[in-house]
Amino acid sequence: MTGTPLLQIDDLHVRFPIAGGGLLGTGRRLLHAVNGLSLTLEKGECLSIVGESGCGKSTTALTVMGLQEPSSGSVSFRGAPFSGPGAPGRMQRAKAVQIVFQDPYASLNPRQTVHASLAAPLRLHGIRSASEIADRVETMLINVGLTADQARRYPHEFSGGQRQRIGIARALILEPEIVVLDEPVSALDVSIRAQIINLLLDLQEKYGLSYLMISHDLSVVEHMSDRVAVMFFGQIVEEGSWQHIFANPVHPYTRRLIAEIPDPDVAIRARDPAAGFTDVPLPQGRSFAMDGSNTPDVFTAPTPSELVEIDPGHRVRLSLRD
Ligand SMILES: Nc1ncnc2c1ncn2[C@@H]1O[C@H](COP(=O)(O)OP(=O)(O)OP(=O)(O)O)[C@@H](O)[C@H]1O
Repeated sequence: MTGTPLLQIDDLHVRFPIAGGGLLGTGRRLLHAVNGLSLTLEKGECLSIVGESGCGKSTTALTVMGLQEPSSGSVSFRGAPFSGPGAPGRMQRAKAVQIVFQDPYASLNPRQTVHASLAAPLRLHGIRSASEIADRVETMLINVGLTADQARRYPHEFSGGQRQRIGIARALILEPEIVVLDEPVSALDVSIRAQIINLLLDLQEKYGLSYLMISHDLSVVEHMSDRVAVMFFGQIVEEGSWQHIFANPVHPYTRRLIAEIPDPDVAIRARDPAAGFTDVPLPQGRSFAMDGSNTPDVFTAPTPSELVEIDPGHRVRLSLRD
């Protein structure tokens, strides 16, 4: 890919101070939630970050949203850094990037009608005309498969799938270029997940959206993504087109994730002995040490290693722990 990417994450580090580790609990330790992550997102594509709970996906998403300050590294939109001198303000950023949360009920104000939820960001961005606001809210509701008269209702009057449609409408009302999808269907009944996935795909095409999806559900990722980045303890260990990742996973951790997908076709490919599948133990909880010592109170940086391009666009971190 040539030219400036729409979104560029460059050598991002996010560290959190955690409770003391000394005998009296007084020592200061840092948890490296994101540890040197670099990624690009191009116009119109869906890039999924996959990995298990605690690997740093949400922290990455929050940093992209500007809700978490990086310890170092940068996030740039069309080549302009999102933080530092001359960075776009919160309002400009909101036009560039929006987020759809996992749990639509938790992310909607139960005391606000759908109209009020969708109108608030428009007003914040200077749209004063009540008729323009009503038109835009109505159009957006119809675009997400709801009806105009549902604008008067409250979140509790909707099903889970409908609430997620409202969450999507709210994310799109300012016409952002990038939408972060934070586990967009995992809180929904299995029976309606496909509807929401199809809606997201339709909207992506209609508005030329770029999606940065974070998910641990590889079957959803396989349906939606152009590219996939596999995250393990704050780092990308493998990155490539979905075909690369699903048909030819190379890093043992990627193979392990894919082998666990319930879809037998995908799992069989990853488990094919001819492909040299190695059984890598999964980390035990969040206190797993990245230096391999696996003592609960050690949080050290992994052994330096590099992402090596093994095929065009297919990069693999050759060694994380040895
Ligand atoms: N504000 C915080 N303070 C301290 N530690 C944090 C904070 N936010 C996240 N962490 C820790 O950083 C690590 C990465 O968390 P993060 O939520 O980004 O992972 P995740 O892959 O999104 O997991 P999940 O899918 O469970 O949300 C975890 O060990 C988590 O406990």
